[in-house]
Amino acid sequence: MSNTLVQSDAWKNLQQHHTEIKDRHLRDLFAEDSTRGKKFTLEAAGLFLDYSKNRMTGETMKLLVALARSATLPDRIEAMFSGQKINTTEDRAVLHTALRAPRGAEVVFDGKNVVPDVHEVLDRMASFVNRISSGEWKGHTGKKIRNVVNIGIGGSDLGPVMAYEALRHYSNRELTMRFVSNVDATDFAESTQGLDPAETLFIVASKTFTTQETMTNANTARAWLLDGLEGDKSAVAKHFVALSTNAEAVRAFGIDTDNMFGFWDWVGGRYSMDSAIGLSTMLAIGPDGFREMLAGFHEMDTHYRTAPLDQNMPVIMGLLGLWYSNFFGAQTLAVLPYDQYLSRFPAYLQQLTMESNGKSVTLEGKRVSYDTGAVYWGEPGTNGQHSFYQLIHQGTHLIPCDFIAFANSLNPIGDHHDKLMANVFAQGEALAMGKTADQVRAEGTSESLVPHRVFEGNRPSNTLLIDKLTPRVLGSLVALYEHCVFTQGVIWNINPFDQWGVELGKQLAKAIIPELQSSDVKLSHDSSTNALIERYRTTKSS
Ligand SMILES: O=P(O)(O)OC[C@H]1O[C@H](O)[C@H](O)[C@@H](O)[C@@H]1O
Repeated sequence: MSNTLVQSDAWKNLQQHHTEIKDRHLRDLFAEDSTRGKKFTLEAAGLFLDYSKNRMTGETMKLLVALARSATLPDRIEAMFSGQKINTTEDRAVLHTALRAPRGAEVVFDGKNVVPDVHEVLDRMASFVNRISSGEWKGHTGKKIRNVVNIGIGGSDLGPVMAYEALRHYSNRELTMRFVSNVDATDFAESTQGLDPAETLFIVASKTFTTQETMTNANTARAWLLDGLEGDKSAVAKHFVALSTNAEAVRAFGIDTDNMFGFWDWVGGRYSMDSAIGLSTMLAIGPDGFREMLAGFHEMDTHYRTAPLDQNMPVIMGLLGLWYSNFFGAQTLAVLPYDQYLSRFPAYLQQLTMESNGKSVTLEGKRVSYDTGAVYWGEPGTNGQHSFYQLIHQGTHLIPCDFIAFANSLNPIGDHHDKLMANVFAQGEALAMGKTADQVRAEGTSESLVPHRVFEGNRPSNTLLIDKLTPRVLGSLVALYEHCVFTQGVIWNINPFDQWGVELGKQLAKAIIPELQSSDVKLSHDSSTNALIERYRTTKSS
């Protein structure tokens, strides 16, 4: 068991401080300091953060920053940016920040500047995108490509889908974009419904090019294409491209490596939407839009690397998240974007945060004696308000919230946006301030209903208030959360860059497939699993 963190002075100071602050109400903290709403704010890389509605004071922030310092966060940040092999369990560097380094920058890994390679791939992607959108690249029968289907899962799906949805306003509406991820054939069947194979391009996105779901869907796509094009195998070259680090497997699948866009093992799957994995994003918003997005990422990277810890947005948000997880016992964090375009942002963040910080051993392999990554979840506002906000306002769990809102709508129609924004401001206020029994009584509520209508308040939130959703802002926003995750991972002394926890299920599924396909195979699982498999065998129709 590793107790190093909880035995540190910085941690003990926070524990002591927590006993002093835990019963203080945000109502009082705001009443005591009229400048609070301006004091605890920060601007970086096009984002404005108001973190004043958190259960903390200036002293809390000092102690949290001291904790970050005692975990040598600045050194760890530098180790990441400079390409040290900080992903120790996989013996890899972690250089997603190099993917958005400007042309001409230098990021040396293994004695080689990787930035020219990054830009070489970006340039090839741009030229491919231009050929598709101009119609120069034609399908096998000479038709223009009008449909793009991205086949990938996890990091090879969630980032591309999220970015496509987020940047739809800027996208080429002549291209129909679909995304297939699930091994459930329904996903493939519904996503290709109504598409003409002669006008369809499949992007097979897989870092490893071995993932069961993606390879199954890619094979089905190939069969679907050939079926629609009279079985002519030479059609594959015009209708399939691959995004991968594994050239050999791409070739073995039958995709010419000329039609492959590569990246490197120093890019984790959940950190790859700005690599070649972003080809669908680039097809949608064009090469200039994609470069703008990369510039936003880079601006946040620079902020994270250079700003003092107490003025550093990802550090502040990471520390506040940790404050609730480790000192208030909060188990989840809700991400609530007040923008329909960000509808998939919470799902994207789930992989980023939970696959990264869902660990229970330290870098040295010892069981941690404290909680690590929180459960991230959320839905776009205002939909969530009519669903689960009840629990956030009046339930027994403390759920810190991140509100994400934009001052300008990309679809300014009537007074929709003022109404949307009124709601996000109202929610933050209601959560923090609540409504006392006296206030409820003053409204003439009968005494028996008073307890039901009281809002305790003192429920914390951050508000990111941003000018307008653009490709650049999306880049900054994603980088903000990436670095927030890293900040927490460093303090918890875990490895945010491996994902061994997904392996066991994969391994067992592989062994079960033949057991489902032949009743002759003897079952040797636990009695529940055996019985379920037997029932499946007898119930399935073929
Ligand atoms: O891109 P791929 O190699 O196909 O991997 C897709 C996904 O599957 C794995 O199981 C990992 O848990 C994810 O981190 C990864 O993003």
